[in-house]
Amino acid sequence: MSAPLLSVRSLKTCFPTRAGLVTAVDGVDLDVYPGECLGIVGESGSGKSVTFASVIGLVRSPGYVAEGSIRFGGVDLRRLDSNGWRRLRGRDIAMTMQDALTALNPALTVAEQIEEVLLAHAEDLPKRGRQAAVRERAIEMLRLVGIPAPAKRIDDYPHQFSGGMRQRIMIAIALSCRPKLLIADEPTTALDVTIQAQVLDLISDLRRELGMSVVLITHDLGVVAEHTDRVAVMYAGQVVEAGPTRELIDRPKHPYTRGLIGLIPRLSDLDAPIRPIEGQVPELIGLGGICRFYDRCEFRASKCRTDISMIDVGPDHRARCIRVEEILQ
Ligand SMILES: Nc1ncnc2c1ncn2[C@@H]1O[C@H](COP(=O)(O)OP(=O)(O)OP(=O)(O)O)[C@@H](O)[C@H]1O
Repeated sequence: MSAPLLSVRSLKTCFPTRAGLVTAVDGVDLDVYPGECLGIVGESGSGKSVTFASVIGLVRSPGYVAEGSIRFGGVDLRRLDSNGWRRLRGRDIAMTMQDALTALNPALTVAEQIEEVLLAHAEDLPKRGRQAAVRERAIEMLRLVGIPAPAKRIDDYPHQFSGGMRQRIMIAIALSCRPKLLIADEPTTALDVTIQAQVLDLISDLRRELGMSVVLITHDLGVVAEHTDRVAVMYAGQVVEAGPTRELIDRPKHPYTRGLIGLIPRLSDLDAPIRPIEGQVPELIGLGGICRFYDRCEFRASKCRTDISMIDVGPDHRARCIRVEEILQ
């Protein structure tokens, strides 16, 4: 395998709160390779968004990255100053947010929003005729993401588009500088099922066309199964299982992943009841000394009352469970 484009090691991100120090991300290791799609899956509150806010230097204050290394194309992102971030964000790494309506600026037209990104990284465009070239490229981006009549619609405001179209516009903005890595945070949660499939197919097509890497953050393992090459399952601020998507779905090792897979509706058996995993993600304060899934795990045993590390469970496949061998028998 080639060298990873993004490499995260031992990442720890905290938020001081009145109730105590919340460790939202605790010892996360991740690699994203050139051209691949990595899925990040887990319930709400498992730390998916905070992990990638940490990667792109956008953890909301008073939150902070406490430990770990984040390397992108050989650059140590934790050492970047604000100029470095400005150059990197948008041009090399772009992120789309969960809710397109709040992420887009309601007071600016779509043209103004795409052009703003293009102009911020316009070194490769000639000074003469730059404005026209930027507009041309903005229209081309809207066409690429499937907005009908882009030359006409580009001067409309976000609220004049449907939810699915707004997601496409956000993707167009994110991709307008041809980033090497697109981080798509729940790109389809607010959309109905048909539009969901269209937006996900669009991201997959553009990944192939532009040769970029994609991180697809979702709570839906069905989406992961269909659109990713590898997957990391997160639980309570940690990665609990990671591996090639097919292998992980066919042979899930961690009890949490097995529970999540039980939540994918089987196409052949749509009437079968979905059995949710009982219990809730623990509060992320003062955890340690016990497996984080302990309270919800049907396989818990006294030896699980300790900090658990990731162990090798198959080819390129790791899980954070010391009972794997016994459970699978
Ligand atoms: N500003 C904050 N202050 C305190 N705690 C926070 C803050 N932001 C996030 N957290 C903590 O981090 C945890 C993880 O949040 P995160 O948004 O990364 O989860 P997620 O897996 O992306 O969930 P979702 O699918 O709902 O977006 C939250 O449950 C919360 O405990």
